[in-house]
Amino acid sequence: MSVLEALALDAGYRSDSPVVRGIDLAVEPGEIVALLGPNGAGKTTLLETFAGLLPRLDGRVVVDGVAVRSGDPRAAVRGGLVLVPDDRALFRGLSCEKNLRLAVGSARRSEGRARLDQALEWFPALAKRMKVDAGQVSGGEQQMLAISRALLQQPKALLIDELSMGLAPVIVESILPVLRSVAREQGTAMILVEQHVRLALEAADRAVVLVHGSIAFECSATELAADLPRLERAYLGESAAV
Ligand SMILES: Nc1ncnc2c1ncn2[C@@H]1O[C@H](COP(=O)(O)OP(=O)(O)OP(=O)(O)O)[C@@H](O)[C@H]1O
Repeated sequence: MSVLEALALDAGYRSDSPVVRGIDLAVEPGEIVALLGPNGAGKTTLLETFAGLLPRLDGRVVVDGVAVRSGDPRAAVRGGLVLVPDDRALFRGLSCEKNLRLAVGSARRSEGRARLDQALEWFPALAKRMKVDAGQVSGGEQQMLAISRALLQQPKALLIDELSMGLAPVIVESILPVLRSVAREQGTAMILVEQHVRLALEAADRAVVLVHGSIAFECSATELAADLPRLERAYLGESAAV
């Protein structure tokens, strides 16, 4: 059974003119999908609709066999769907440690400690930053914190918008293997929206290309990585850092 499914999904900001139309997409356990496409194609709109931040205009979203209520972000999280938005949504003014603790929620103290340790195993660079305000750490550390917060919620499906925005490729390359191993070990389904197509395809199993709000093209990440110029010419225009 797919972890995350969209069925005939229309999304956007006005019911008379959807930004995204007729999306049918299924992400399997442990699968990473790179969602690619030019600026304005509707990638963020689609992720925000999955996460309930935008009400659906039509269609269904199903997580682990259970339909997710439209426009209800708490229901989406309860259902196991967690979004890391492009602004990373950290609690600035609180330490990195407090940010992580809030993600662990009401877990018992010993279990909470173990889960915090897990975050530091994923991202050892955070260890010396735990007492520092989340707003004061580097962009890479903020992204590590945001992803740790999301993973500590033990999502069934994880959506990450603009993973590499503002980050050096070397930082992104330290984050992607963590996502790969969590997907493999925990069966988490993931969708990555990523401008750096090459990096995205290294981490992903499958690529889905969104153009003008519809899925234009879909294939294995390896197949697409072998033919990037075609992808660039056909779909991405000049904005993508292929
Ligand atoms: N709050 C909003 N209200 C109305 N229209 C919006 C809003 N946010 C985005 N749009 C429009 O929806 C369309 C899709 O935007 P979206 O941000 O989803 O694309 P994207 O593929 O994520 O692009 P980018 O790579 O630039 O982030 C664009 O035409 C955009 O102008």
